[in-house]
Amino acid sequence: MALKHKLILASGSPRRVDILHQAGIEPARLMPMDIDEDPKKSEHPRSLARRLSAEKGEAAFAAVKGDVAWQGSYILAADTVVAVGRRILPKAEFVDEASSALHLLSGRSHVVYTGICLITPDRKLRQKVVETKVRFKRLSGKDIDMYLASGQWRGKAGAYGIQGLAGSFVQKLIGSYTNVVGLPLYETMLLLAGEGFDVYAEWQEG
Ligand SMILES: Cc1cn([C@H]2C[C@H](O)[C@@H](COP(=O)(O)OP(=O)(O)OP(=O)(O)O)O2)c(=O)[nH]c1=O
Repeated sequence: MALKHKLILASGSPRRVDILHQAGIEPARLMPMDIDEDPKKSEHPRSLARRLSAEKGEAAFAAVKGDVAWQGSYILAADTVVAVGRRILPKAEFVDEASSALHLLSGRSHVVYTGICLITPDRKLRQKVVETKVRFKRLSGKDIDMYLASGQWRGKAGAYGIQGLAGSFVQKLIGSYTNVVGLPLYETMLLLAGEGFDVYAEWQEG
């Protein structure tokens, strides 16, 4: 039987773990990386997603590289950014931030960028940024108030989670749904498989 590859997920996001589980992948270790996520002056949202996913991956690599138990592992990291044009919406922590983000998203299209970074056992760094276009319906005052009261915006890029109540705000989506939730599944599997990770290790019945 082929040796099962170990995957370190450099993330604390339960959504990313769920998406990997969906494809039969169980990370051997979760390593949330606390990095500075502030955009640089006039940084494009796509560049920000790319840069931050690499920084998370590299920070996890630096933390495990001396540890023999984790040699030969793959490291995966991701970062999701929501933008209206070039304007990057914050990962909402406060209700007033969430309220302004929702007012901005109302009745408009925005783009969700997720950067993924894979570091291979032979220390190659591979990256991809995936874009999804999302259009929200016009949100009423009640939609916004009720959504703010739900608390589901907390800690999420753009102050919403498509996988929860805010799924009902989405009029149209072009591209990958899992990309919006935080990890584009098709592209992640492609990247892993392309670098020799056995993505089918858990697909057998029983
Ligand atoms: C737009 C959107 C974002 N999100 C989440 C995904 C990410 O967890 C979060 C964006 O912040 P990220 O900085 O990408 O991720 P994180 O801080 O939650 O986790 P980590 O850095 O440890 O990997 O927003 C949703 O869950 N649903 C959505 O519809």
